[in-house]
Amino acid sequence: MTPHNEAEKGDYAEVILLPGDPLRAKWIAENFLEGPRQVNGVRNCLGFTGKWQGVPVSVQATGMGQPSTGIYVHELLDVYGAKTLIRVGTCGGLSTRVKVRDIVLGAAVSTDSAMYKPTFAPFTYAPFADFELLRAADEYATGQMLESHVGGLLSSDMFYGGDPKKVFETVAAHNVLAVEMEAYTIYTLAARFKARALAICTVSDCLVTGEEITPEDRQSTLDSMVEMALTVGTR
Ligand SMILES: O=P(O)(O)O[C@H]1O[C@H](CO)[C@@H](O)[C@H]1O
Ligand SMILES: O=c1cc[nH]c(=O)[nH]1
Repeated sequence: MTPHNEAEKGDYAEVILLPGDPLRAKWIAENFLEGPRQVNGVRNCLGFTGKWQGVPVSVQATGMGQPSTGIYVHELLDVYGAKTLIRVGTCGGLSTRVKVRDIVLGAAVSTDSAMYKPTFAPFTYAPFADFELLRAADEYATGQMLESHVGGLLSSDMFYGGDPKKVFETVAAHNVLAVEMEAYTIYTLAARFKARALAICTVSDCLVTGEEITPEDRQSTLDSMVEMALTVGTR
């Protein structure tokens, strides 16, 4: 047990999917896992463990943003023995070549957060995805004919922060394809604990064109992302 997690040691699988939204964690557990059981309900930041194609898999919500994510992910790695972490999130597209419903595989992550600045000072740390997971996800996307892009993500602390076209202009001009709020911390902590991590994010809205995903599309597109995460995480 931890201050934020009521699970006992052994309650989590080594492979853990990480959505921000607790209800997405529940939806994944109920719709994709065999025999899911809830292992965490503290603060309603839900966690579940079950099996996917016979392999134990957990799903744990992180909440929104890096401070919240840092708490759950640190404890999963330090206390519960997580070895493979796959974020299954939504993101905002920063490039016209990234359309809503597409998937972005975060090869590396930039941030505006100061959370890890003291840790790495005087350097700026550039966290990156586990290469085997990234390659497997890219191959899976090709095999399934999914619209998917490998590139940079931005983990921003700011959801509301002015005109996105202006705010994100410079990072977008440096191959950052999409903005979300958690991947930087997940990759950094995975590196610290010698675990594997990948962020798979579905583009829910395009910050350049203003296009947004429809509720009908949301379901089928999130399905593809979750199946990709389960396939690459368990092989
Ligand atoms: O869909 P999730 O995984 O929550 O991810 C995105 O959505 C939230 C913002 O609406 C942030 O957590 C952001 O990273
Ligand atoms: O625009 C968006 C969409 C999803 N998540 C974000 O952080 N920003």
